[in-house]
Amino acid sequence: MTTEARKTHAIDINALNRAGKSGRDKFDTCISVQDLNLFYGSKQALHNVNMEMPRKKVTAYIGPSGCGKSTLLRCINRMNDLVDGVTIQGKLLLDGEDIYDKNINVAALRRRVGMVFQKPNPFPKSIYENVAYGLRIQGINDRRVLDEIVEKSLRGAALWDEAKDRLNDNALGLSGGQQQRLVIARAIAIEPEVILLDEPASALDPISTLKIEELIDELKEKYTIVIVTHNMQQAARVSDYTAFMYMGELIEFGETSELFTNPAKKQTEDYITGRYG
Ligand SMILES: Nc1ncnc2c1ncn2[C@@H]1O[C@H](COP(=O)(O)OP(=O)(O)OP(=O)(O)O)[C@@H](O)[C@H]1O
Repeated sequence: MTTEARKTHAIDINALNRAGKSGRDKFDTCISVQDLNLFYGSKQALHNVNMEMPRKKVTAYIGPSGCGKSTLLRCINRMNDLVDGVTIQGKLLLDGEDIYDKNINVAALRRRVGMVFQKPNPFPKSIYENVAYGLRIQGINDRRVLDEIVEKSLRGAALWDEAKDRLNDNALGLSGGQQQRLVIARAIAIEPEVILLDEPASALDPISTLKIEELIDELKEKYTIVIVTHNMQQAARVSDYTAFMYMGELIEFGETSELFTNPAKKQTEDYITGRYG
């Protein structure tokens, strides 16, 4: 690197860090993980995780395969409850309320915390009925109300223009990228607070991936977003905060700009520079 290039590089990093530091002052916690341990049977998959995730920002989980990213994500809407033999210790607060408290209504929690999986999973129903599904479950059947929310949700998921003339067609006829945006429309139709995205673009082509990334950027205006991704460039592009995990432990959490340019831990640096993982 020339002296001039080194100077420019240094300035960029300093600017990023300054931007990062001022951002942290405004941190409004939505999700707080406190001393969280998770066991699948006798095998411990999460070790004493502590982390605060900000409201209406994107937090990305990165780390090598099997480090516990999806497990931690699934704790946020208690999806792990569905796995036999799971034991969870510690607390996970959503807006200050412990979602593992015995008085929590899990169905209501999952309405507040929507989830989108790696493989698009639309129901074998029409595009319209996929989006209306959660509303019908809540007993909303008024056609005008449904029409309005279906349109708003499809617009919110950047799918309206492609879907508006085929609302009654089977959703399985959509492309993979369109199906993934449909599933996001289905999630936002019930107005959650948080959207969990588990590798939402890993099964998609580059153009569909770009659309999902642009959509994530728009969604964070309204929702708190947590995304698991294998793709570090994607984490750097879409997230405001990044958590690096390794072997079930949270190694480092910080503003994405800072974590990628100036990691505090050697393990993080080794991972983001491709030395392992
Ligand atoms: N249902 C399950 N039963 C038993 N062990 C599980 C289960 N799900 C995950 N594990 C184990 O827990 C650990 C963490 O898995 P997890 O899927 O959370 O990792 P990950 O970081 O999301 O991995 P990947 O990037 O490969 O999806 C792994 O050792 C995995 O084998």
